[in-house]
Amino acid sequence: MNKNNIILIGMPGAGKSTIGVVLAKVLGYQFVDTDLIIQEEEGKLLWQIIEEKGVEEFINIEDRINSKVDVSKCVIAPGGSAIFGENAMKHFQEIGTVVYLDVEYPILKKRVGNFERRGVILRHGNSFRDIYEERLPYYHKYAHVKISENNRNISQTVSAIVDALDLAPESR
Ligand SMILES: Nc1ncnc2c1ncn2[C@@H]1O[C@H](COP(=O)(O)OP(=O)(O)OP(=O)(O)O)[C@@H](O)[C@H]1O
Ligand SMILES: O=C(O)C1=C[C@@H](O)[C@@H](O)[C@H](O)C1
Ligand SMILES: [Mg+2]
Repeated sequence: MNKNNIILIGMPGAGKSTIGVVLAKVLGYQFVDTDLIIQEEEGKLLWQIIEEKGVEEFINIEDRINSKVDVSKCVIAPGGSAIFGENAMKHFQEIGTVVYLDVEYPILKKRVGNFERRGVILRHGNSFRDIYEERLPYYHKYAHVKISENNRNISQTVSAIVDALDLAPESR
């Protein structure tokens, strides 16, 4: 089993996709955004799948697709809701280092804007604040490494991940 992947987890808007592709380029890795695999396999956009099938079925689909990701030397950016998939998170922990991108709530809220149209899964009419609080314990539970993004721009966050994982060119 390959353990050389990097899996970024965190809230919607934390920057998993944005940071992920830059990190992959810096490391010479491949990059996979599993939201795009879900859309391709289902033949629909994320928000359409959520609207048509509902939150619980979306979580099942996401869990199934994430559990099948079979790559090496790859930065993987799953959706923010991936942490609700127990099989997928176990798989991610087995194939690499799981990195939590920690961003404080006010910054996230500003970045995400209208989260209803972003396709964020909402249970029981929850607010964005509710989902932040609900998810935090999961991000902490599954992360091997936690990186605070506060006061860091994209390239500083990428450098912080490279340093934390000891992935600088001379140590590879
Ligand atoms: N320091 C920063 N690091 C990362 N992203 C930033 C930063 N500052 C601003 N942004 C912006 O925040 C947004 C992050 O969105 P992105 O789609 O990468 O999040 P995500 O974690 O992949 O969300 P999702 O769970 O919905 O897939 C982008 O618009 C990005 O340009
Ligand atoms: O955090 C979420 O609830 C989601 C984030 C997106 O990346 C998608 O995975 C999906 O739209 C759900
Ligand atoms: Mg993303």
